[in-house]
Amino acid sequence: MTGELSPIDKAKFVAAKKAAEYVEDGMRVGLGTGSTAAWLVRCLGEMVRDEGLRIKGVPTSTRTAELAREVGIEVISLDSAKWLDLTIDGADEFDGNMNLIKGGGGALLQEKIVATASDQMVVIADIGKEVETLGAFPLPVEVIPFGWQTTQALIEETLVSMDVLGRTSTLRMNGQSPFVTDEGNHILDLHLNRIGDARQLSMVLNQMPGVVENGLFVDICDVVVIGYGDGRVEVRDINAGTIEESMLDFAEPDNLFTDLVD
Ligand SMILES: O=C(CO)[C@H](O)[C@H](O)COP(=O)(O)O
Repeated sequence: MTGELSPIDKAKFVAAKKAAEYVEDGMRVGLGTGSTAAWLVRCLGEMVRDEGLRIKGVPTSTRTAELAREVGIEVISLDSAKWLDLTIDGADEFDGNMNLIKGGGGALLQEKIVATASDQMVVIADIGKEVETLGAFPLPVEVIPFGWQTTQALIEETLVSMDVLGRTSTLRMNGQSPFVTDEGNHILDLHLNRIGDARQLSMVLNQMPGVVENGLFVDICDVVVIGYGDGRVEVRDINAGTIEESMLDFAEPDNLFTDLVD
């Protein structure tokens, strides 16, 4: 990459760089998906290359697996890792309780399985992802292709009965065809505007036949590392109850695999 990073990329990069400090030698680390998580993978690749860091990475998508291998991280399956020390991933939204909407990149199923199988989940995000109430970002729901329209109708009826605001849903597309997840499923994006009770909605959605998983991450995230376009980072730790702010000494990541596409 040549030239300055845009403020948004800078925010993502500093969040990722700060979160990389959580990774210690010998750890088994869940590697998230998306543009912010890609910065993390590049930062870890740099640590492997330049500092001799030895980690085993469990990617949450085929995209992340490819990038991790390209930057020199040893990739293993979740089943061979069994349990992870840490997962670091991005988010589409996070609220004051560190509940999340994820799945904008379509990887929510593996992301939730991997994060739940970790001692700690650290979310990395630019400040634009913070919301007072979840729901402005359409909630991704992974559904089985068989009878997906019936599942969609069931979801919409249920939302009406729950009096959830905004009751439309759309099938995520990839050009002219439905988007297909790594597990061969489709994604319905629920346009809700505002999610009052994320825990309840998550449980109700997951009880429906045809629904595989939804993008609400409730009580899974432990730490949020928030990046700002000027290089500041804020670390919120829900268990320690602390908020720390620091200015990351931002160095243009010119040797950080930025030629590799996430
Ligand atoms: O949940 C995700 C992928 O399924 C991503 O973490 C989320 O969409 C954020 O992506 P980005 O860092 O590109 O904004």
